[in-house]
Order: sequence, then structure tokens, then C-alpha cells
Amino acid sequence: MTGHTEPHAQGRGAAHGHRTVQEHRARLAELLAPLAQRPAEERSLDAALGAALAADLVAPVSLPPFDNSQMDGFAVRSADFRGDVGARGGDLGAKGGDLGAKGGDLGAKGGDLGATGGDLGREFTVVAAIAAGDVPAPLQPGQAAPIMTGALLPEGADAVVPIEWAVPSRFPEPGATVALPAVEPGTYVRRAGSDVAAGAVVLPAGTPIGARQVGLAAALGFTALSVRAPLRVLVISTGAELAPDGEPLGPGQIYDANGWLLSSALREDGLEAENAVSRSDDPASLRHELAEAARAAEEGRLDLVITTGGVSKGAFEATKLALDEHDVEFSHLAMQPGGPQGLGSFEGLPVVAFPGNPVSCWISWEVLLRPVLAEVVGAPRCRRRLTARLAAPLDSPHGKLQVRRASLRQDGSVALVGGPGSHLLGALAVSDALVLVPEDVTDLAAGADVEVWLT
Ligand SMILES: Nc1nc2c(c(=O)[nH]1)N[C@H]1C(S)=C(S)[C@@H](COP(=O)(O)OP(=O)(O)OC[C@H]3O[C@@H](n4cnc5c(N)ncnc54)[C@H](O)[C@@H]3O)O[C@H]1N2
Ligand code: MOO
Repeated sequence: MTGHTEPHAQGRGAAHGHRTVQEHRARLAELLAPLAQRPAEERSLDAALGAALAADLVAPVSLPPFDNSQMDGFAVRSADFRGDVGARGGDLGAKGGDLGAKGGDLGAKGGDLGATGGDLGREFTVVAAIAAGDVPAPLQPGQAAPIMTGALLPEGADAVVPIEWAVPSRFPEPGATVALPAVEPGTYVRRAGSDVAAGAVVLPAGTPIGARQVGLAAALGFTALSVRAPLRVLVISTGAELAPDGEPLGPGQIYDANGWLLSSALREDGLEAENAVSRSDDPASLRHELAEAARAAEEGRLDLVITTGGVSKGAFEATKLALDEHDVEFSHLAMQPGGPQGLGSFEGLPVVAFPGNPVSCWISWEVLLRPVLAEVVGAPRCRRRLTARLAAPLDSPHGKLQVRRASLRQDGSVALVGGPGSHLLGALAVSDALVLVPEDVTDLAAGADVEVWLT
């Protein structure tokens, strides 16, 4: 069947006997729900990065905190353009005409510089310049104060004329005169509270703290935030084939990729992660690691364990065997890669068991665990999703959500990177997106719309 994909279409037409992705996410959400109750803690801004806000963030001050200039120019009382202050106001009308035209030019070039408010201008007496950080004297009628971007507007002033519109177009000494085109009240003035009003909720509880949120908090004067600490996760890779780090590979051996891949993915998303390796197919070895992890959890040092490997149908599935007597269920999802999965708890510690293939681990994190943590704990965020045109045709197994590694191209189309195999780490490393092909779609033509997650 050929068809267009629908976003979030996972769940329809799952292969017989296979659990759907939605069902599995629901079970994960149940398992991990208690993690949402972790106590709030105060963290400095840098340490809060990656955590989720424990309570609404309320602005203690307005932004901007005071009326200030948006341009380097002259602070004026706009009523002066309508009054008869200054005997030479009439003459300057003509000059003002030129000036207005200048303003128009600038507007065309500079976007919003055209707000001259009319052609008539007048001459002002220049007073002391105001730099950002200065506390200026009140502005009297007929005066223009040179003012720099961000500086506090003097009392009485209600508009700013950019320096480019002035004649002469430079800042003269106090006592000199300057001709300025007429402007409306509010021209190039950034009003107090026009960005954020004091007392407003600027970020709701649960918001993950990233650079933009830290920037806002800093601007509001916060030095610390009340957050739920990032989850602390231990990734345990399993397998007798895993060679010790840095040693030459023996026959049949491979290096551990999963522990590094997953712990880095978690850290990249603001979680705290460590990795351990159980280099054995003896379930006792993994049980030993898990018992230590359970103690760490009891002491409040760990929230979650992710294991990799040993969950399919082989003769030496150490993870399955190690968790045999525990409250952990194993199932096969209607998803490829990432089919075999386990979840449950070991002595009270939540355990999520991913399959051993590295790409399966990545997909299990991205498509299963990450969206559930976003929903339950608030961090990390879900990946951004969009619909894009396929650059080339694809086929997909019936009854399984297929998740392909891909790259978003400059023209907005999406190209698959590598094949569907879950051992293809080289292709994963050069991908920047995932393409999700629903269970009931088996082939798609070039140009078909597909659901894309940006990774
Ligand atoms: N008869 C069946 N065989 C398999 C099935 C199945 O349904 N029936 N499922 C396949 C699928 S799908 C997957 S995925 C794998 C999952 O197997 P396990 O979770 O038991 O993982 P392992 O057998 O331990 O390893 C699989 C593969 O990944 C390599 N690996 C393991 N750990 C690491 C690591 N830390 N770093 C890098 N690579 C790792 C391992 O050497 C294997 O090549 O089962 C299929 N088989
Ligand atoms: O589902 Mo396995 O995870 O294809 O490779």
C-alpha cells in the first residue's frame, strides 16, 4: 500500500502479538510517574540548566524596568513640535521638510526608521548628553538631550529622534542648536514593562530551563531558580562481547557504544548520566550492578537505570535472566528498530531495558523514553516535529512503526541516511533527523509527505 503518513499515527495496525508504541509509552509513563514528585531545590542559574521549573516563575520587576531610548539620538518633548516654543519654529518648517524626507529614506533602508511622524520640524537647544546608566535632569520645553540606546528617558521627554535625522547629524555640545523633524509621542521609546510586566508569570512550572530561559531569569535579577533536579540515570551496557575501553579488540569482541551513546544523549538533554558495563552473559554480574544501583536509589542518588542488550530471544539473554524474579515485563513492540523492550523495577528502582543494537538504543530513547519524560517530568523537551517531502522512495515492513535515520536538506526535503539496520552507527552519526513511517504504510514514493523529528 502506498500512502501519506499522518503525524503521531503510531498505534494502528500493529503486527500480530506486538505491543504498540503508544501502549508501551503508557506503561513507561505509569512506571515513571513517581519521578514527577521529586522535591524542588534551589539551583544557581548555571546549575539549573537542563532542569524543569518547580513553580511558576513570576517577574519581580518589569522589563524594561524603565522607559528608555531605542536609538542613539535626541530625547524630546513631542508637544514641542505642536507648540510655538522657539521664535524660529516657522523657518525650520522648511528644513523639517528635508529632514522628513531623510527619515523616509532611512525608513526604506532600515526597516522601522521611517517613523518621523510628519514633515514639520524645529530647532532645539541641546542639553547634556545621557549615556545608558545615567540619571538625567528633567527635560524642559525647547530642549533636546542627546541620548544613547538603553539610557533612561529624562522626565518630560516622550520621544526620541534618531541622530541620522538631525541637522547637523552629530551630537553637538550643550548650548548649541539642532534641527529635528517632528515625531509622534512614543517614537523610539521602549516603555517600562513593554516586554514583561512585573508580577506576571513569565514561565510556567515544568518549563525546562535552557539558554533562553536562563537569559530571561538573569534579566529579571534571579541568581537561582527553584527546579526539580534533572533525573540521575545509570546506563548499564551488557554483553560478554564488550571489550575493556582502550584495549585492542580480541576475536568476537566489540567496544561498548551504547553506554556512551545513551549517557551522552541524556547529558546533551540536561539529565545527569553515568555509564557502567557488565561484561558478562552471567546474569549474576548484572544483578550485582543492579543491586548497587538500587542502594544508590535508596540513598537518593539515582532515579532510573537503563540497561542495554540481552532482551531478545537468544540463549544467553542476561538482562532477561537477571530480572526474571523481579517486577519487570518484557515485550516486543511493533517498531523497528527497538522491537524488544523491558520495563519494571528492581528492588524499587525503575529499570528500562533497551535492546543491544546501538541504533535500537537511540530510537528507544528518542521515540519511547524521551517523549514520556517530557510528559511526566517536563524535561527534556519533545523533539520538534514537522512534515517534509521524501527525497527518494522507501519501503517499510507492514505492522511496524519504522523509524529511519535521515537528514533534512536545504530544499526542505528529507533524505534517508543508511538502511534500516539497527547496527548502522556510521549512518546514525551523520543523521540529524528521524523519519517515522506508520505501521500500515509499506511503501512511499519520492515526494510523499512524511513525519520528521529533528534530532
Ligand atoms: N530470533 C530472534 N533474534 C533476534 C530478534 C528476534 O525477535 N528474534 N530480535 C532482534 C532485534 S530486533 C534486536 S534489536 C536484537 C536485540 O538483542 P538483545 O537486546 O538481546 O541484544 P544483544 O543480543 O545483546 O545485542 C544485539 C547486538 O547489539 C550489539 N551490542 C550489544 N551491546 C552493545 C554495546 N554496548 N555497544 C555496541 N553494540 C552492542 C551486540 O553485539 C549485537 O550485535 O536481537 C535481534 N535478534
Ligand atoms: O528492533 Mo531491533 O531493535 O530491529 O534492531
